[in-house]
Amino acid sequence: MKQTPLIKHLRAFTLRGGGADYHDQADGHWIDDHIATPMSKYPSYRQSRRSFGINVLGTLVVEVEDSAGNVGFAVTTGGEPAAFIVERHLARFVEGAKVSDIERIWDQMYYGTLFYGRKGLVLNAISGVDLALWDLLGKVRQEPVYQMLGGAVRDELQFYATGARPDLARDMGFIGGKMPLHHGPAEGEEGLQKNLALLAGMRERVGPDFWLMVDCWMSLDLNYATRLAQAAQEYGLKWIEEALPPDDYWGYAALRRQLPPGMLCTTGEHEATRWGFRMLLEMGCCDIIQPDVGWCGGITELVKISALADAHQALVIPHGSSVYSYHFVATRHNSPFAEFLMMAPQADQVVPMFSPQLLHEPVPEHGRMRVSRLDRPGFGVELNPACALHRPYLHTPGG
Ligand SMILES: C[C@H](O)[C@H](O)CC(=O)C(=O)O
Ligand SMILES: [Mg+2]
Repeated sequence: MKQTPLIKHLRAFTLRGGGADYHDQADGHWIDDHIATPMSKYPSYRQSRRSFGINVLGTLVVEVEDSAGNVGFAVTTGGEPAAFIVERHLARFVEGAKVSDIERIWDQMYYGTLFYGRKGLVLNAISGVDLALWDLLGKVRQEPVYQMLGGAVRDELQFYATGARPDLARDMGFIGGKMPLHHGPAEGEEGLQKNLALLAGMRERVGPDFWLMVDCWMSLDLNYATRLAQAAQEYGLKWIEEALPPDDYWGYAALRRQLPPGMLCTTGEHEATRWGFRMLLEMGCCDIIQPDVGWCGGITELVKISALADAHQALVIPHGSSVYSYHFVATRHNSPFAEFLMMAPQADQVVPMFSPQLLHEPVPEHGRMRVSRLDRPGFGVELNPACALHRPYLHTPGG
């Protein structure tokens, strides 16, 4: 049997300007235009999410190199603090291991950081390393990640679009459109009526049959979310997303019970690991879970989360995350469609989700993508050499 190479180096870099940290955009982008957040109760943080620091981290780039000179990489959110965790802590579990030792490395990264980790930034860093390892293994074996996960269960992926213009998304061939909620509870009855008017106007523009969803980005309380959902039933809202803060499992369970018939409750993009998703699933918090593969623990963990969801009859529709999601979605019956985040500033054209950081990043055409577009080793993308990488922390290999 051919010998599996050993991992020689793990490196962590940071990058600014869009890409994996897709909130790190310039002025005038729809994604930063008065979107409701848990910080909207403070008037000075209401207009722009960048004002409270949504883009403070930037992108983390993780690179792994093996003894034969193969290099795998991945991008996620996490920037400089995640780079510190990767270089100064996680590297010890990776360097010297076999390229195929992904399960053991994951276990050591998770349990080795348990005293300060479990969720959030540490899981972003672990996810970045995990994705880079799958990319490296794919390059060593000359196989796409979706093949290493067991192969595709469908020939084509279909997408809904997230952005300010579901009406344009419909014209571009997407199966649905998810728009951001603009006004939170602190904007009172007037804000609620404005939210409903925006949904009514968009339903008018997209027609009766197109899926229309709203993303609340953790901004509501149970009472407001229930009132919004009940009033929005008239506009055929398919789902209400991330209505409450992620720790309010009890609120999600109550909200789901109070939703109008047929409307789905979705959440999970800020949840992590099989244990976090177990809470959502066992407490009956939602119909669809939306793990972000760059934040929930990587592909290794997403496969476990997905099996758990399957046993609870819940769909897994990963949050954003471009190719890292596509390779997973292709392989699972309980992931029948995928999200595409519209990163054009006016959400009026399809541009690669992690642009400008990746080369060869496939995008949907007419809301669809042949799985054969993923037929390149690993995740099938390369780092754009035009992006200026910064390596803030070095470690001694093996140290
Ligand atoms: C639009 C949302 O506020 C957020 O920026 C993206 C998101 O939550 C999603 O794509 O889902
Ligand atoms: Mg969301």
